[in-house]
Amino acid sequence: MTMLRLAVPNKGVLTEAAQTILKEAGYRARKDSKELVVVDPENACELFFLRPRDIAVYVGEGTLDAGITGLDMLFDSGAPAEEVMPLGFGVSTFRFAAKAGVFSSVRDLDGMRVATSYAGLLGKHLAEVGVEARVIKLDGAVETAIRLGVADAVADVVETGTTLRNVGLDVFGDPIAHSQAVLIKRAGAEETSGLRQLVRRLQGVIVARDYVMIDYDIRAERIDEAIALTPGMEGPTVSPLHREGWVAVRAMVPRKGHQQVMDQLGEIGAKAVLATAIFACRL
Ligand SMILES: Nc1ncnc2c1ncn2[C@@H]1O[C@H](COP(=O)(O)OP(=O)(O)OP(=O)(O)O)[C@@H](O)[C@H]1O
Ligand SMILES: O=P(O)(O)OC[C@H]1O[C@H](OP(=O)(O)OP(=O)(O)O)[C@H](O)[C@@H]1O
Ligand SMILES: [Mg+2]
Repeated sequence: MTMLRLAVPNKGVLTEAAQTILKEAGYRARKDSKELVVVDPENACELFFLRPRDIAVYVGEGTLDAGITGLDMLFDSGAPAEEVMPLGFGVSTFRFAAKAGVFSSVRDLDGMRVATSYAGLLGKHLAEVGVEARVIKLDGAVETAIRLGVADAVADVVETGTTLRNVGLDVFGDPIAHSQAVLIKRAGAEETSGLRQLVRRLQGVIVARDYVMIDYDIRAERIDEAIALTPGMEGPTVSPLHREGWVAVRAMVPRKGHQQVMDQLGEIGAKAVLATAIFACRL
């Protein structure tokens, strides 16, 4: 198998979650935050630790096969790279904000100055909606640009909204984009066997995170009601119990709401109801 060359964020909010998901998928982790390249011969993979903003550029140039970055950064870069799969972390929206009550929609921004560290993404959006505003490109902490008189509005990543609240700004208008961490590859490039293996393993980790395994014992005559509550994937495993008239059932259940399912199983007479975490899974 040829080496898979993979770009991983070395700084910022995606770093830890990217490291964790790769580790759970069986790839080698870096020993300290100063390590820039990790060779993982068992998995025929080389991990390159780069700034999330640069990752789409490397992947778009074809010097690296794949990478983990934010969807907003992929669009912002304009690099010829595309999403392979979403990864479920780094979830955020990209929004306009200003002092409360000053603007109510993007249309109000004609002739105004808008500060952002995502000039590509903002520029494309303004062009799409036909609004002529001046884009002030900053490296970060753009929320402060209004107070310092550099901009009338900002366009930035919003997750909890705490950063905006702290500087007394409010979001306005529709979200410009929704983002999360994604695995990317060069646009149109064929998926190598190494990349397909990575995708299968990451999907396995994501499913494992979203489900729990439920086991319980139940009287055989209530099995139809039980199966309706825990249908599993292909169907639950039903095995005989060493007790006349009883069966043991095992099924994957979505983690969200599994406590309610356990309550309902109790109501139809299930005993010894167990929920256990799943580490990895191939559907
Ligand atoms: N508070 C947040 N919650 C969720 N996702 C976020 C948050 N801040 C940024 N992101 C997402 O994480 C990705 C990387 O952003 P990050 O802020 O880590 O990079 P950066 O701004 O270049 O680095 P730094 O902030 O270290 O200068 C982006 O795609 C962005 O959407
Ligand atoms: O809505 P919140 O939960 O407050 O999160 C959003 C903030 O998080 C990011 O900041 P980061 O720490 O990456 O700093 P930066 O602006 O310098 O990139 C982003 O740029 C926002 O400022
Ligand atoms: Mg940031």
